[in-house]
Amino acid sequence: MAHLQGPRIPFLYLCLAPPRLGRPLRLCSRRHQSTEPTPQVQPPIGTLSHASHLSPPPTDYGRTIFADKATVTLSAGSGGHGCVSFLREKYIEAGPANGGDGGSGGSIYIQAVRGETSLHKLARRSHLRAGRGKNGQGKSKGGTRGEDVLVQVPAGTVVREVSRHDPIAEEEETRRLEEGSEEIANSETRGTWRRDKWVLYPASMPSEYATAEFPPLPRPRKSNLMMAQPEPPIALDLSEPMEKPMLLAAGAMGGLGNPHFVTSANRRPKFATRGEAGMSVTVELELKLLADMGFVGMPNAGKSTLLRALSRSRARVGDWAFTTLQPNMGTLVLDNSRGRPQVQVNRASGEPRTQISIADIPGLIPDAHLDKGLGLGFLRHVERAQVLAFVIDLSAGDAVEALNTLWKELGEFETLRGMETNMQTETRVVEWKAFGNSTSSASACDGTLAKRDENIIIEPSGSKSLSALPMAPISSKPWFVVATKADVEDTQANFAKLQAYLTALTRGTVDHPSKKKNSWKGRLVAIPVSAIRGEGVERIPEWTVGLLDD
Ligand SMILES: Nc1nc2c(ncn2[C@@H]2O[C@H](COP(=O)(O)OP(=O)(O)OP(=O)(O)O)[C@@H](O)[C@H]2O)c(=O)[nH]1
Ligand SMILES: [Mg+2]
Repeated sequence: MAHLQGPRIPFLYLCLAPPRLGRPLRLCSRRHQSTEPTPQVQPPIGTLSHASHLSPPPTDYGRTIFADKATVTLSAGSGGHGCVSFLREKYIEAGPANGGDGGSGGSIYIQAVRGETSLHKLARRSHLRAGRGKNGQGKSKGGTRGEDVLVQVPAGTVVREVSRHDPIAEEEETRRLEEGSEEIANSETRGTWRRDKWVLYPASMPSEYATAEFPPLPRPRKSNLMMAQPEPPIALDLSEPMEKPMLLAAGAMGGLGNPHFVTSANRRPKFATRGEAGMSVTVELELKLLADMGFVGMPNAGKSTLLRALSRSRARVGDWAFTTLQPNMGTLVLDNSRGRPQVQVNRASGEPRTQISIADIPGLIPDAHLDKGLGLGFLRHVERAQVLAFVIDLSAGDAVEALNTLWKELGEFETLRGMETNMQTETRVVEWKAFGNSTSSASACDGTLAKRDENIIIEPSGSKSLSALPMAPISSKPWFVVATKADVEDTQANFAKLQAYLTALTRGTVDHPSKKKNSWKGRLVAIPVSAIRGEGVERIPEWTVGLLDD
């Protein structure tokens, strides 16, 4: 915001602007207020010192990669195998077993942090794997643990489970189903060896295993960490930054070394168990909160220029429609810890607010709710901003009409969203009737099978699409208008009309443009700015913060 500190030019519409914005918060006095009369001459746009930042050539921009949704499979690490080893020392011909246990696999943690604004880092990785535990070694050396994975997401992310594969839960379920049948249980666990469960001594001959007696296969081991896992199916709303990471999937336990199988009959067991396989869970991450403030406006209204004026964003600016094709995120720093903050406010949690995140959303055109222009995708982003700033170009025709067109689209989109949510609730479950009365032996561990012998509710886990997230209706969000391009000549009458309209709306003498009953009822203002000159924009932070903390 360096450009705001130079000699300030009194703003154009002083006669029209209300004396105070009735602001609900204290604005800190500026440190270096000059007592010198400020020069009244406005330099032409091209010669302003910050012109390069606010009026850049279309080729000068930084590309922001943005994603508000990601589906990732998170795989906890498998355990390392137990070791088959015996003590070897001088004069000890056949030493006792001393194979170490395998190390447990790495776990997957999640943490919501402030500062991240997008899920693009996760969106381009479909699979995240924690490290596998190392195998045990001789001399009773246990294997080391696998490496953990920490997934950092922006505060305001919703995590929902799509499907899961938990080998331990599946095995326990199989055992439970087979408990009644002694015969099967015996044949499974005693007298034979399951190649996938045991590690064998490399120096022994295959013929030895044909005759060897194996102990019952130990039950799958669960790590203590598993107790801290969220109950399936995972559904988390990480709306606040978290101090500590939260466990999503615990790593599996390592296998047992051969000393665990020493008995009076078999003093030198030549087998150990393999590590458990790690679980994997597929989750969908979605940003519920995109930004504190979102810019809503027609194409070419000057939204990206306004974002540049308020933050250090390098959003692309061009004199044509749809310059912006993906939301640009910017951060307006209220307190850079180098002096008095620009606006002194505390969040509801008591923590001081040091910044506001801003989303410059691509332009909306009439019938955007029917997916015209860049349509529905961007209306979705509007839903995710806490406060809406309608950016209206004063030089592009009637401002009141433009505001009404934008609100009409938002209103129609809200109606459509309501209908969509109802339809999704109806079609979420498919009923399937089992043939005859035959007892199915299929396992019920993947959550797809609800009841046996009756109507079975099937949710195909692979193709399950999650319902849309419930969002606050757009019309209930606090909003205000930023009337931009006020430097253009003969725009004062347009601004005066807009302001009169907003006053009438606040008083309730005209209908709300969204035509919704539950629309936000607060004081409506229009802030005239010239984003390209960086003038008038300093009133936006205080007003936004007032609305955010209301
Ligand atoms: N005179 C004047 N021109 C402006 C102002 N703000 C933006 N412009 C110009 O308006 C044009 C469009 O600006 P953008 O910031 O790209 O507009 P946008 O709303 O982001 O456009 P889309 O991304 O296409 O939706 C550019 O040529 C800007 O230089 C302003 O305050 N005054
Ligand atoms: Mg733009």
